[in-house]
Amino acid sequence: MRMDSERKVTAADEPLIEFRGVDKFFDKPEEGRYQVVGDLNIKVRENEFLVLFGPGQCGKSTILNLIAGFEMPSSGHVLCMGKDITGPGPDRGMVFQNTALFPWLTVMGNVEYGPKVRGIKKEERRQRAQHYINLVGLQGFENSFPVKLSGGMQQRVGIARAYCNEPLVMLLDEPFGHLDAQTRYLMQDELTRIWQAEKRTVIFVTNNIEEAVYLADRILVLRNCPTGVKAEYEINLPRPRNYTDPEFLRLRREIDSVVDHTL
Ligand SMILES: Nc1ncnc2c1ncn2[C@@H]1O[C@H](COP(=O)(O)OP(=O)(O)OP(=O)(O)O)[C@@H](O)[C@H]1O
Repeated sequence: MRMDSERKVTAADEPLIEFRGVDKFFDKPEEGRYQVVGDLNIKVRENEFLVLFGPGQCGKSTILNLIAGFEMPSSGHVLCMGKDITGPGPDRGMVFQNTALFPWLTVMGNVEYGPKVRGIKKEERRQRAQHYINLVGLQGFENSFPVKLSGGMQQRVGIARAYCNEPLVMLLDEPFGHLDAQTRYLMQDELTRIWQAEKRTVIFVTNNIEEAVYLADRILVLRNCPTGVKAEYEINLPRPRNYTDPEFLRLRREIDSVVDHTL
């Protein structure tokens, strides 16, 4: 079982995930062929916390879906450790806004689901699932069903479930978008704590600028459809971060000034 706090699977300058000249078109009934991603080039470093920030409908989820292997590029390459991504796999874990938990399974059942379908023996997968349930702070709720849990607790289950597959990269698609403001702040702190305790490569999508600056090692500001990288910011503020810190506010203003606010 691999539960080391910081793994390294790539060579020093090798990106874990790379987009090389990626275009993505969809066919829409009324608009016909429609370009969502245009000549996208991104390199994601192993164990970094990368935030994709951009206006609504700019193509953020499409980028995650290309990494997850739910969508294929129309042209160009999406690579994981130098190899083309050809479909979904347990090396890429997804956490959704609507949690997408299995309502008929308990917390333990949800978290151990991935290792179970991959045939990992009960004792080992239980031990692994318990580790991640503890990591996200849900010990004592192993036998609860999702419907009995608050929104924030359901997101903790989603994070533990993704971690339990021990993926190379965690893809989080506006995971806190449905939470009330207070729970959202709490979950931002919790995600930072979890990520610091067990470093993973995280690609986190949000359209909330404060959330982006609060969480990220690096922010890619995306432009409107067809999307591409408009600007890039390394966020070197120490953690835990403070929303009212002058440098935080300066970065927030600066990033806001480059965002496409119109569709
Ligand atoms: N499978 C699909 N078929 C056709 N069009 C699609 C498909 N997936 C996404 N789109 C379109 O691509 C565009 C970008 O959608 P996407 O969900 O990637 O944006 P987003 O930035 O994640 O949006 P939001 O911030 O609202 O979640 C939208 O116009 C959407 O309707």
